[in-house]
Amino acid sequence: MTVAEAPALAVVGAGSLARTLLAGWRRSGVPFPAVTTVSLTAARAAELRADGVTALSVEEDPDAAASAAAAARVVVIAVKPWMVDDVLPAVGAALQPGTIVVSVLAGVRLARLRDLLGTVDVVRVLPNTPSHVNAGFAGIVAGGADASLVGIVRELFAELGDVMDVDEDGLDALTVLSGSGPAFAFLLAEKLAAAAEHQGFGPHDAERIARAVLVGAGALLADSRSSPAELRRRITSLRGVTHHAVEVFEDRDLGSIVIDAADAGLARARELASAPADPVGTTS
Ligand SMILES: NC(=O)C1=CN([C@@H]2O[C@H](COP(=O)(O)OP(=O)(O)OC[C@H]3O[C@@H](n4cnc5c(N)ncnc54)[C@H](O)[C@@H]3O)[C@@H](O)[C@H]2O)C=CC1
Ligand SMILES: O=C(O)[C@@H]1CCC=N1
Repeated sequence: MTVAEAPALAVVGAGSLARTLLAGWRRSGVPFPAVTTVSLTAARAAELRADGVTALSVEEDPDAAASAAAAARVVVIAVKPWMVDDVLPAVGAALQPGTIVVSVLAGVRLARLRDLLGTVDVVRVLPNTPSHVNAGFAGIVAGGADASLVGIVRELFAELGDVMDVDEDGLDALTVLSGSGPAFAFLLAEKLAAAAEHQGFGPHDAERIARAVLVGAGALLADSRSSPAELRRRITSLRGVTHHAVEVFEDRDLGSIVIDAADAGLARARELASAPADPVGTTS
């Protein structure tokens, strides 16, 4: 993306995902003319300033989100899904013509976003945390937003990894498949490390083994044209070690476990769409 094309950026809700996106864009050198973040607390804003962005906080300025939105051409909303009623109307009222809003919120549908913002120039994007190292995957729902503005958003997320156009049902599915998916891989790494400890390695070496396996398998998958099944077959000697180990996964039907997990995530994404409530009262 050239200097001329890069838009002034505002990110409202400077939590885990927002920081991931900013890190990925910084790594790929997107030359934003300005980046403004809005966090809830002054402490978080101070941390972000150390990263060289203009960091506002609601604690220091209750109108921070509106000020940031008014000065940007792309406004990324990255608060929790159940905060939209509090955050979006003020952002919408401040938008200038030619600005596009990007919601990365799980579940919350375009119709609701348009109502709260008062604009059709809003798209939904569902990124994931490997975007931090430009190895991300994002689904995008363009809806009825201006095509050239959508093009800018698509390019921005292409800087962070692969981008797939989907409809809203597809985006709900991607929320768990590619959004939560890295957590499944990290869970496997945790379990592999636990198995290594069980077999006698200390915690440090156990994590070293698990990390090397996941990173190595990912790198091989990235580099190879072979399917995951073929790459697995090449490790699985006839009546050998891998065969015996994989049989345990098959006997316990790992496939059904993963499908059940994906279905549970999808159900939660749909729940967030219809009744976005915070189930445990956490609004960090
Ligand atoms: N973490 C992930 O991997 C992914 C998250 N998402 C979506 O991204 C959104 C953010 O998720 P996380 O970053 O994980 O959550 P988070 O809790 O780390 O970040 C949300 C941030 O919003 C801030 N906030 C709350 N009210 C605010 C307000 N009025 N003004 C400004 N900031 C405010 C909070 O202080 C918090 O730092 C969620 O809607 C989630 O569905 C989507 C894809 C992946
Ligand atoms: O757990 C969540 O709700 C968000 C959406 C996908 C990944 N993190």
